[in-house]
Amino acid sequence: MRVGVITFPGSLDDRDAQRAVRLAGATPVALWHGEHDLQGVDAIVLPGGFSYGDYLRAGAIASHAPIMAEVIDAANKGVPVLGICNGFQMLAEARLIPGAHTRNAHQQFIRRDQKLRVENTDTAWTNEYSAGAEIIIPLKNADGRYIADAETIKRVEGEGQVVFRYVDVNPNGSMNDIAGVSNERGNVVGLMPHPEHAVEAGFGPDTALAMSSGTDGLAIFTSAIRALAAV
Ligand SMILES: NC(=O)CC[C@H](N)C(=O)O
Repeated sequence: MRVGVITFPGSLDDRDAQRAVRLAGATPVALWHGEHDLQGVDAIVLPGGFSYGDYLRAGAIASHAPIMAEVIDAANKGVPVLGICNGFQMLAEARLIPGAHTRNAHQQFIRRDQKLRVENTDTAWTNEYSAGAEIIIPLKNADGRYIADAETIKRVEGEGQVVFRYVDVNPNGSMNDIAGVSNERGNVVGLMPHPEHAVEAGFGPDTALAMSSGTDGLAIFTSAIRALAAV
């Protein structure tokens, strides 16, 4: 199983995403934003960071990078695509998932170990969680506030496209505490917190806070492997 991780100018977390893929049992493939080549990968990760310095809007310029034409095509064919933080912003800008992101309501950059509830386990990236599972993974961003018009919020809620929801604390003013959403088909998922930073005991969230060993993010990556094995 080969999972591509795309590096954009300003990507920060591409190496961590590759590492998470490896720890989950798949082979990471480094892909480059400026090429039109997905190298035949089975799944794609758009990593976190500050692509193009977050100019215009976070993720806006990256959503027009050459390789995004192939990503959009693959997503529409059912290939699993995960967007983490800046990658989530790119997915929204590319219209692969509904909604948009704005500056955090408190106008500050925030970093915290964030509790989330897994609201939908019927996606390519969440099938290894148990329904309603609560997990803790790191959050770190400035433009994390998820917004959408009332009709879109109603639709994503009604169709089960809210995949992750913030628990206890809404860290950025996201509507309906939404932390992650999917497309209708469930192969494309974006989330604001960083599962790739919670895949190895001792290197993730503060384990005194976490209910697990700090590896709550690993199941995102093993879920994609399972989804692909089932095809
Ligand atoms: N950690 C990240 O990916 C940061 C995302 C984005 N650049 C923001 O600050 O909102």
